[in-house]
Amino acid sequence: MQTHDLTVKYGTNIGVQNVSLPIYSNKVLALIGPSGCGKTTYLRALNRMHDLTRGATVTGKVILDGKNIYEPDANPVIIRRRIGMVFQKPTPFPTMSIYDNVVAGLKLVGIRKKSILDDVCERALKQAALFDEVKDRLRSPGAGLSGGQQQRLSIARALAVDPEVILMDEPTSSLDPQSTSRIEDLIQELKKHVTIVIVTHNMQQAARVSDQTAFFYVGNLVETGPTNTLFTNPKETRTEDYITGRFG
Ligand SMILES: Nc1ncnc2c1ncn2[C@@H]1O[C@H](COP(=O)(O)OP(=O)(O)OP(=O)(O)O)[C@@H](O)[C@H]1O
Repeated sequence: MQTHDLTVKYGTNIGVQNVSLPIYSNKVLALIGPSGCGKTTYLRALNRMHDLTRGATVTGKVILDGKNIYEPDANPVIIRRRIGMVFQKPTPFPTMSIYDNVVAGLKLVGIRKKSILDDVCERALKQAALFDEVKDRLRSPGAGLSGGQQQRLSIARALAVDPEVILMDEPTSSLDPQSTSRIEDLIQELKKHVTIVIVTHNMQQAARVSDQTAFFYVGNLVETGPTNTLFTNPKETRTEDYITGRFG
């Protein structure tokens, strides 16, 4: 995946501008930077979530497998299956069972065969490292799980439709340290199968989980590179000032 000159505006206000960034397959890319710098705005542009934001306009390209996802003939529903999203707060449908939460995306596209849904549910829950904890209560409501389990359920739901990329917007910000650590371990496991882009406020987390890091500042991509290099030998003064805690 790759973005070229990606600009997102809210009315006349710029969210991010002219961001050209490679997103390598089966790697984790962390987006870091101070509050309001455009991390979430950039992330949401990667699967056309701004289509749903009033007043937002996107220009530039997001190339997935050689095709721009903003081409007029591209189908946003299919794009969001290929590029899934996990939000800051766990988002299970509260009255739905754990099972129905996982297979919701499949049912939406008309898959009803029980044997298929059963298989996908088990596979996705296993991939999200949740299966053993919930296998005896798949018919109980998703809302009955702990916060950390709910976030893994949200990840299982994203995985059920077999995406190529998963976008994660501060996926551990509402979780305790132990649940955070489980999600971080899970990210390492998941990148064998999917590409991950994660927004995080936590620089230690970026250093722990990501292969590549991109540093944003007031709507601009300042610097990107291998995480180790960016944290130990940044090219730009603003990057160095941010990662050493001088601002932000
Ligand atoms: N729906 C919206 N309408 C108008 N302006 C918005 C909207 N969403 C974001 N913005 C503006 O776009 C800019 C970038 O915001 P964004 O949320 O992407 O930053 P961020 O780096 O993710 O911040 P944070 O770390 O606080 O979540 C900010 O100036 C913000 O006020």
